[in-house]
This record gives sequence, C-alpha cells and structure tokens, in this order.
Amino acid sequence: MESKELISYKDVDICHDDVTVLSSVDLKVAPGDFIYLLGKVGSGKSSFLKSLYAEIPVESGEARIFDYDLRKIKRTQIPFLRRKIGIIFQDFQLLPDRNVFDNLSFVLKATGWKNKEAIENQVIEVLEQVGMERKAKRWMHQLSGGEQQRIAIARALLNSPELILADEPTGNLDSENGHELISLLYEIHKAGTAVIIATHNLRWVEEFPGRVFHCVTEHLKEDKHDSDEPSASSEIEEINVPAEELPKVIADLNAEMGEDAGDEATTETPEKTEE
Ligand SMILES: Nc1ncnc2c1ncn2[C@@H]1O[C@H](COP(=O)(O)OP(=O)(O)OP(=O)(O)O)[C@@H](O)[C@H]1O
Repeated sequence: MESKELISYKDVDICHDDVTVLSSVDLKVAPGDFIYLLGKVGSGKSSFLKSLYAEIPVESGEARIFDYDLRKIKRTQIPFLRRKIGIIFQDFQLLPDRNVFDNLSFVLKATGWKNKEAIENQVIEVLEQVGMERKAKRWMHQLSGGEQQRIAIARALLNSPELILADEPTGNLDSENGHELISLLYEIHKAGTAVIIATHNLRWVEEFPGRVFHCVTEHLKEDKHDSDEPSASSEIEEINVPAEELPKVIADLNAEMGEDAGDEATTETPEKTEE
C-alpha cells in the first residue's frame, strides 16, 4: 500500500444484496488508531466491519485495507487478509469441546503454524498478554464470561495482527468486566495495534479516548471533537432524563450557563455594568 493508512475507504456503499446499509463511506484508519463505531441496532456497524474482512463484498467506491483492494480481492486472498486482522465477537465463538490451550493452538495450526514448540510459546505469550496464562487447561464452561472474552482477545492476538475488530465485545459482560475488556483493548492499541470497537454506547470514551464514528441514517460520520475531550454525543448518551423533568433540567442548565458567562464577562451583565 502506498499510503501509511491501514484502511482507506472513499465513497464506499455497503449493501446486503440490493439494500444499502451505509452509503458514501469515507474513512482512513492509521496504524495504532483506537476507534469507537457507534450506532443503534441495525445501523450498519457489523456490516461495516464485515466489509473490512471481506465477508461482505465492496462493489462501489475505493476500499483498501493493508495491501488489498477490497473491490478486486480474490477468494484465495481472503484467508491471508483475515490473518492480518484479529476479530472479536460479542458471543466469544470459542469451541466448547476444547480447553483454552487447544482453542488457541487449533487456530495457529489452521493458519499454517507447524512447529510444536513455536505454537506452545505463542499460545503462552498471548495468554500472558490477557492475564490468563494460569487458565490454559480450563474448559470453556469453567470460565466466566469475562474470562471467555479474554480468551477471545488472546485468540485475536495469535497472529500478531495490525488491526483488531471487536463487534459489540462487551455486550455479554457486566459493567466491571466490560470495563476490564475495554482497558485491555486500550493497552493493545497503546502497544501499536489499531482497534475498532463497534458498540451501542460511549460509556468508556472519557477514560479510554479515541476517534468516534457514528452510523446514522445510512452514513458513517466522524465526531470531530478532540478525541481527548469527552464529546457532546457521549454526554447526550449518558443523560437519561424523564421527559416531564426536561423543562426543569433545561432551566437549571441555562441558569448554570448564565452563571458561567457572568464569571467570564466584564461589562455584559446588568449587575456588572451597575458595579
Ligand atoms: N446477511 C444479511 N442479509 C440482508 N440484510 C442484512 C444481513 N445482515 C444484516 N442485514 C441488515 O443490514 C442492516 C444493518 O445490520 P448490521 O448487523 O450491520 O447492524 P448493526 O449496527 O451491527 O446492528 P446491531 O447493533 O444489532 O449488531 C440491518 O437492517 C440488517 O437487517
């Protein structure tokens, strides 16, 4: 790829058969980016992620990921593309008839690893990365939801991907485990791997800041707020005021803003002018 971007989409339509889910998608993702992909149920988050790993064909615009042109990619190239991407699903998708170690070694063997010692070392390394090295012999049903999701992250890390796609990864977790999971993904991003998280909410964006995209009305729009600042939309998502209390809340907010403005003003307010 000529540019430094991992992903470059220009004017891409994402469709299921004849139905357009997202239109005119423009986006560039750089190495190590940390991205939230927000949107309501059915707004196209999963479809966008699927287009990235060639589960959904791209038939318009320009769509590149790594060295691949998604409009021209051949079926035989798709497994090689997917090896460069770690994918994490909401429902973990671990194999229940194998223990943790075998779940991971199975993936390595399926992606061309042959040396037994190298496989063992790689499995241990990714388990250490997610703090699960002591659970290698456990079966899936002996792990909590949070632990299973950590194994799913370990699995995503096996082939040292440059990009991790996490589709609603906290959907089956309680708040504490969800927080730990986002924290882990944030650490992975800080170590240089780009991470895209599709989710319904922005609960973690203040603590783990990143670029924010919204899937709305068939478009993917970036929130242009400084990623280090909490965005207006994050505040909106967290405010949950019953309709009947809205007038009072708005009046209180106006009063607060009036006070702030008064603090900063010099001669604007009547009181100050009178002084
Ligand atoms: N295989 C498919 N064939 C046809 N339409 C599909 C298919 N998969 C999804 N869709 C439709 O595409 C639209 C976007 O779905 P998508 O799963 O991408 O949304 P989402 O934002 O990920 O939703 P959720 O938050 O529920 O996962 C929906 O209207 C959905 O019904």
